[in-house]
Amino acid sequence: MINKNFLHYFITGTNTNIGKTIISCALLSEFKKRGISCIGMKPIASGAYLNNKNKIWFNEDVNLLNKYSNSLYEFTKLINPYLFKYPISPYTSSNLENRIINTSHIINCYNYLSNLTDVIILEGIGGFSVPFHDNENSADLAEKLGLPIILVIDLKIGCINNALLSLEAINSRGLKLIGWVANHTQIVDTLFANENYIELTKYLNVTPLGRIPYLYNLNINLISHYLDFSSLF
Ligand SMILES: Nc1ncnc2c1ncn2[C@@H]1O[C@H](COP(=O)(O)OP(=O)(O)OP(=O)(O)O)[C@@H](O)[C@H]1O
Ligand SMILES: C[C@H](N)[C@H](N)CCCCCC(=O)O
Ligand SMILES: [Mg+2]
Repeated sequence: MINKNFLHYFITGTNTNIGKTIISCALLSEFKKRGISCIGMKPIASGAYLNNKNKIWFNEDVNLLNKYSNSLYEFTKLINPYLFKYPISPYTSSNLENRIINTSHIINCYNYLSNLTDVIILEGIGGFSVPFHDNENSADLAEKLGLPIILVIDLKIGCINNALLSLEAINSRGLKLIGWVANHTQIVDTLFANENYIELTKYLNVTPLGRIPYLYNLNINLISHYLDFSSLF
């Protein structure tokens, strides 16, 4: 396991599509504001779109992370070593392209980037444990990286089970959950969301970094307003 004592974090979530990228961007913009060099890394992204102007395939998460980093676009191949066309599981998307996700390659990219910046915010794919192929999954990658984990939770019904199973998996890998964020990705209010938040705070037993309401006009500055990252610095 790589031992990193500095400001590198692995952002995971209780599921896909629950706010990992926007929260990673808010974290990056906080570091940037403080004059600390930072890079957002998305080692595996599924869902690629062709830019009609430059004819380059891109992924929205990678572009957003780049936008809020001090990252240099020439490092995109290191920031995002694996980009797959279809917005589906990495197992199937890599199979469809006859490619194999190699976590050693990801670690090499991460190590290279570590020499260029103080901060790396590394966004996982989907939830904590997503297969890459028969021998490895995203939890294996997290374990190899050995970074402190931030868990994003969409505060909807069912999230308590998802969060506690994620915590169990994180702990079983010898990793440390150092913070979590409660998000609301749906317009409709979850019944007793406050109670869920309190229950999660109790059972996760780790600092909540904030609670983001559903935002009609979502922007990263606004998200930062609901987050307090001071425990991370
Ligand atoms: N609090 C919020 N209010 C409104 N929309 C939100 C909120 N949080 C997230 N979203 C929207 O939900 C979608 C998913 O967010 P995001 O892309 O950050 O999720 P993710 O966990 O990174 O997804 P993936 O697993 O695909 O990487 C985005 O369109 C985002 O703008
Ligand atoms: C397409 C999506 N937004 C992500 N890029 C991939 C999520 C993979 C989830 C796999 C799963 O747990 O079912
Ligand atoms: Mg994302």
